[in-house]
Amino acid sequence: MKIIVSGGGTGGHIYPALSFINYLKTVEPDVSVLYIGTEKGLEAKIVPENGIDFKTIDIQGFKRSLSPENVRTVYKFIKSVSDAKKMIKDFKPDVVIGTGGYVAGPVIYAAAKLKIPTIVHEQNSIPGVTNKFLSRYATRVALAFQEAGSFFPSKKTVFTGNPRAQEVADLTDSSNVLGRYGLRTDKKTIVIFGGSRGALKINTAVVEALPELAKKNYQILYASGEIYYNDPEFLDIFTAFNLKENIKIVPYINNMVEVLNDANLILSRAGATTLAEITALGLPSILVPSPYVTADHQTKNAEALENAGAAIMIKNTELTGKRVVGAIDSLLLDDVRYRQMAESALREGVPDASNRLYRVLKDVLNGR
Ligand SMILES: CC(=O)N[C@H]1[C@@H](OP(=O)(O)OP(=O)(O)OC[C@H]2O[C@@H](n3ccc(=O)[nH]c3=O)[C@H](O)[C@@H]2O)O[C@H](CO)[C@@H](O)[C@@H]1O
Repeated sequence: MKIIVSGGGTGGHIYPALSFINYLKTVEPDVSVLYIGTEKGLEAKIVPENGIDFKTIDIQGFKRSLSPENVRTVYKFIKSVSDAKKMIKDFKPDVVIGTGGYVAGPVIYAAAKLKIPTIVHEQNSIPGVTNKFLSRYATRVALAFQEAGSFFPSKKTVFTGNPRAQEVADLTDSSNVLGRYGLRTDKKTIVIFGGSRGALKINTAVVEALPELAKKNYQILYASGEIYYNDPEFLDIFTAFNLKENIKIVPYINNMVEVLNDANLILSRAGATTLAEITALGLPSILVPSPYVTADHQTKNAEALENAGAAIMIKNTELTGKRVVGAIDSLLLDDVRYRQMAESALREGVPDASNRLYRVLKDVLNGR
């Protein structure tokens, strides 16, 4: 089997693609994969690191306001459709899968025009512009939230969940990952991060909370995001607190699948892929939705978990160091509440998402 995968910009679009590729390699050992991304997206780093063939096209997102940049974007779209067509004709895939982010636009569009079956995977409860546009051309639209179905042609949608959920749920050995970070295995661990790129508001609040957190009987693994780690506002503070026994601060957590398997609680943004991971594991969470995303979709993502009793949501504007410490304590010091939240989280998870997406792929290949 030969497949082309395209998706990117942020980790939330890339990791589901990688998880599905890893899964495919186990069920279709002779599969060959080409990944198409952009040079600027996080995929240019992550995909080659995972040993997957990687090619780029040059494309940018449309500005929502009337802007002369959009003329350039139209030109780039036309050029990148033509580049993607060449790559597709050379590689001859059986199917092309898009996991969102604007890079997937020209690739799926080009494949559809060449009459190659296509699947679009939508991670969010409110779809991004690219996937909405592509749903007219795609053979199937795979959903991670049922709610997203209303934005797409109903005959094309199928609920699969997010493949990253299955990857974290299927892990059997986390290889003492906390020990490798210099943390202990016999203490409760809170993992803190602000999505795949970090979040200034979370960093500011956590920095305010660090003096209190350093006194606690639990431990913290905290990823600030690559762009914030060396910021003069933070670096000295991070260096000083890294000397504390129960605190470890890094720019980015590369082995999140293992880390989540050994975590007790998460504090993070409410990106869809993160939520798929923590629900697959039944991990309670404190969610601070980013207000800077299309149609405020992270708030909808977080509300879905909060309403299910699976998470505590804190509004971005209300996040302070005190709230961080208070929310962590309220869960870790109350066993009954913690267990109930863990059970509720697990009920929301889709730990067989890759199996489901694979069935969709087979159907599409068989013309069903
Ligand atoms: C600002 C923005 O546009 N955010 C969107 C983006 O988020 P973004 O890429 O930040 O968010 P997600 O939460 O969906 O995914 C983050 C991924 O990065 C991983 N991770 C994170 C930090 C780290 O140190 N190491 C690491 O591996 C997480 O485990 C997860 O797999 O795509 C998501 C779609 O899927 C959307 O729901 C988000 O709204």
